[in-house]
Amino acid sequence: TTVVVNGTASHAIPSTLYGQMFEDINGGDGGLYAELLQNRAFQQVTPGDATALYAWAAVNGGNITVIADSDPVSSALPNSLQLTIPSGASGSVGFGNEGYYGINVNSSWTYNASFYYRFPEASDFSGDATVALQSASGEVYASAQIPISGSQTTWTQVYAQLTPSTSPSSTANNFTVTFNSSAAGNTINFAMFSLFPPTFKNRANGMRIDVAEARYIALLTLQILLMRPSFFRLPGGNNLEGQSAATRWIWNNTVGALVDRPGRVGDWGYINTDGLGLLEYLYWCEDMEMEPFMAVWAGYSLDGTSLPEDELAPYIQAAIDQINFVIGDPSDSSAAALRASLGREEPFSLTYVEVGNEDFFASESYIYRWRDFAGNLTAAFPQLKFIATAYPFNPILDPTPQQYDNHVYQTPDWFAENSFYYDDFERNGTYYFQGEYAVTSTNASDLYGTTADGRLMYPTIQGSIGEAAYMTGFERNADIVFAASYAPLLMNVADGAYQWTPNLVEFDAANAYKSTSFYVQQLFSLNRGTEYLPSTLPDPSGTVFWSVTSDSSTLAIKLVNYANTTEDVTFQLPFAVSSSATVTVLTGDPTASNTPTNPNLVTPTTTAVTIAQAFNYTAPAYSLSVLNIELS
Ligand SMILES: [NH3+][C@H]1C[C@H](O)[C@@H](O)[C@@H]1CO
Repeated sequence: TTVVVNGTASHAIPSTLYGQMFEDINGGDGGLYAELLQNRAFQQVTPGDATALYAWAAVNGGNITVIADSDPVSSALPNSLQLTIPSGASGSVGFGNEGYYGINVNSSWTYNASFYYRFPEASDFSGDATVALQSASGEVYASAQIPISGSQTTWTQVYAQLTPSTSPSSTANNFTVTFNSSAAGNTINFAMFSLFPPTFKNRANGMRIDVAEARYIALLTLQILLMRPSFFRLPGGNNLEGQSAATRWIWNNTVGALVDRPGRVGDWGYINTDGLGLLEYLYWCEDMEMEPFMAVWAGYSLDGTSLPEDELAPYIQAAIDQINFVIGDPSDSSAAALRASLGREEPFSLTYVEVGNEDFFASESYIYRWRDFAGNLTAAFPQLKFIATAYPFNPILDPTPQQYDNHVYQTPDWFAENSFYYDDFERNGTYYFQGEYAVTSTNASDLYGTTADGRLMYPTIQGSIGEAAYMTGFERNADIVFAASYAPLLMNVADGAYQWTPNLVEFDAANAYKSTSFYVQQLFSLNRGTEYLPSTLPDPSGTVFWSVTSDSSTLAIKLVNYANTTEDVTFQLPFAVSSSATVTVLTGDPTASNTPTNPNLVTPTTTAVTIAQAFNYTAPAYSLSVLNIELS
């Protein structure tokens, strides 16, 4: 294969080309969101139902139940945990929380614990609650005393800090609240527990982060940061839509004090705390230097219901308020004034707003839903760009969408065979966001089936190299492809903790794991360049694909070999180059995956390579090679 590279750029590489899609699937609560206690506020559960206490358990005979409190801690949180310490109790009696499939106890972290309590009946009790981090077998790693008074019959919030004495390797740990025998016979109501480790940039109610010391596994945020994503799509994906209009994602239920957030039954089979809410997302984007690609609910829910046109007005207003919460002026928008009241006077940056999600499932109603949402939102915010989520030009929409969000989940071969997917798109002023894409299965007739039927549990080299082939098409067509993101982003690998595979970054309570597809995303994102240099076109039905981009000082050649044999490529560059270059290669057995038990089975390797204006390079089988060439 000979690749002649043209010295004149054909188009810019948009700064937004590579980013991340996020929704609470497999890993918002208990993952990116740093809260360590699962079911911390008994949101959306049925009092008295055995499942209402999920993730909680009695300690030494504490008698616990979830009640509909006669005097709830807030209107958003009607349920409380009621503890009765049996008379005659001895030892430490109370309850504990198992976390999200474990709690990482780390001796270099200070944990912030808090809860609300009240005595439903005044009592003369005065003593301490002991909060602790302890192993499943009762080894106490950290504990603190919180004074509790039986005269406290109204809700009060109490706090404690926990600094573990050691860092056990096991995450099978619990957060416990116990009382000694002096509390025997008392009944106490509790609400809105919270236990936070240090967070990214120390944001209150923030994101999970590893600690600076190298000795700790980089956790989710650093994994995500290592890709330097330029945008973050939120809050979904399916999780925006609700199984019904009533259970859709409602922006204003996700902002304000945690005690005022009701949570919701998410679209992935579990309750969302909504502690990771719109303001947390916006701070996260700002801290990570990402643009939010924010979605607004557009009248369609996953039970297949589209609201009739004459019922859309309140939801269009809600979308206007949601956008004003992000960019509005506090002096003329109550939603923006709410933002200011929460400590953020100045607006956030926002350019793209997506209207719904995968509305190709409801194309007919999208004709009027898009017309009314995009029509009104464009009038209210002419500076914003609105993304349509039906198939491009099918149906015809008015106003004409300037952006569409395409999604594709397919086999490795499909991705390798479709790298020219965007080459034939009309250049008619329409721009495309490949908002979701991933190899999900090796079985073209069962893309979303079981692993026994071809579904991938984790990305594989074959799948990731197929994705890389497809991604060379994003760069060749970056004059109309402005953004692309693999989906989904995160997966808690604990049994029962995930709803979708494969995912880009896997994690458990103490570690994060980079998949082979993460490395492909990272290599493209970190070497995206600022302009595209045309070159000999690959054979669309071949197995070798490439993309050449440059920025002011370097040339980046991404070379993908999807074949199971090496490929010799001759490059003819348009200008003299210094002889020193590096090549970073990701390659391995096509079925190889990085897994929690073998997290670094396949990692990129970078080596020096001697080149000249014309040079040969042999691409390994199933490989992505990124050559970085200094322009002399
Ligand atoms: N079915 C996918 C499409 C939807 O938008 C996402 O929520 C799902 C997982 O990425």
